[in-house]
Amino acid sequence: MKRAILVLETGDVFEGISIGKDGTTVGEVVFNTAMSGYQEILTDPSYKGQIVNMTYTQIGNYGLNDEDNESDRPFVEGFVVKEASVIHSNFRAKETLNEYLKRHSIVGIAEIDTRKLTKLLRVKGSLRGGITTEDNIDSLKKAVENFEIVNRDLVQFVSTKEPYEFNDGLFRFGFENRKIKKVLSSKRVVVLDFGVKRNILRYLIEVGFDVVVLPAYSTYNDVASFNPDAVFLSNGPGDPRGIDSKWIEEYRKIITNYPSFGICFGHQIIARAFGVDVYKMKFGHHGGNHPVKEIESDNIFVTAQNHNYAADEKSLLEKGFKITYKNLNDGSVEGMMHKELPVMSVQFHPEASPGPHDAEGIFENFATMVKENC
Ligand SMILES: NC(=O)CC[C@H](N)C(=O)O
Repeated sequence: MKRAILVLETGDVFEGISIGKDGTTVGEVVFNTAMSGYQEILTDPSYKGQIVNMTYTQIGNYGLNDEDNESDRPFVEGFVVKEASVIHSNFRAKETLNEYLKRHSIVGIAEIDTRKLTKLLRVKGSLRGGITTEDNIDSLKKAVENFEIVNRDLVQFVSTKEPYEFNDGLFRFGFENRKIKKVLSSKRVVVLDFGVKRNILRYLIEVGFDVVVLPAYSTYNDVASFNPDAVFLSNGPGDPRGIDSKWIEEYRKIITNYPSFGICFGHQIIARAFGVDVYKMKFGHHGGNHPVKEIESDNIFVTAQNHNYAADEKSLLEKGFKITYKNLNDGSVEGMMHKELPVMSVQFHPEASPGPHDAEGIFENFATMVKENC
């Protein structure tokens, strides 16, 4: 077993064993509390730039398969677990966690006190950090110091280069009776791909959209040339404040001309497009157990989440939005809707993957909003 170390910008050092590729990696260290769904987490493009520390103590016990990918490959910058299961048992499994990480050149560390690391991140907030299998701890510390995620545009590394159509519905194994309402037919949604997760696209198909995915850096004219009935702004990595204001201006034009829906990064981009302040949270929300209240109905949804930034409540009220969802743990804004325009967004992930399906009806809400507005 090869030794690996994790170093934080605070100087804290954790010694464990290497999983995945030998070598060095740096990123922003965040913790995720989901008890399953590590494959969806690894392949969520929103994790570009981040090293993910899983709080659940055994990861890898059902292996990795061909169906549960949220994108073409893992995007995490590094992976931290307590125990990386050496065996797996699942009829769909194709490989072990270690084999998968190696095949995709992801550097990881196991057998560290992930609980201690999580407590540290809760007290100090998300921290920059690095993992290495080399002996040179000083050069790792330097690399960690030089790493920056704030105000950086990471979308450029994950967005599609070319437009494409998406046609798959939800994967229904175990959910054969699941009913998603097909609200629409023959309506086209253009997706601005900031790092989109596939399950979002699958839900858009289920509620009746034809789905066309465009690169993040698309102008109003690019979008208009596809003649859409609606626009969707996807999840994505990094700091939404890092996106150049010339693009924000284009998005503003797009959003004010088409019924629009944003999830997570997309929600933050809608906020920015209307001049709403976006701020960095202390350690964010990453997991599958975040309670959110729907203001209108008083219903509570347990939701999947993965974000470090949030829209400012006071600012969004001033810019013509109302709050539609709130986080019950910390009171942060979890969703908003424009008071005059058909523009809605949520900070959490109604598509789950991984996580509970409580909020999947929000895709139907979007489709209904589109139906009423075109
Ligand atoms: N999942 C996402 O879209 C994340 C959005 C943004 N990168 C954040 O961390 O807040």
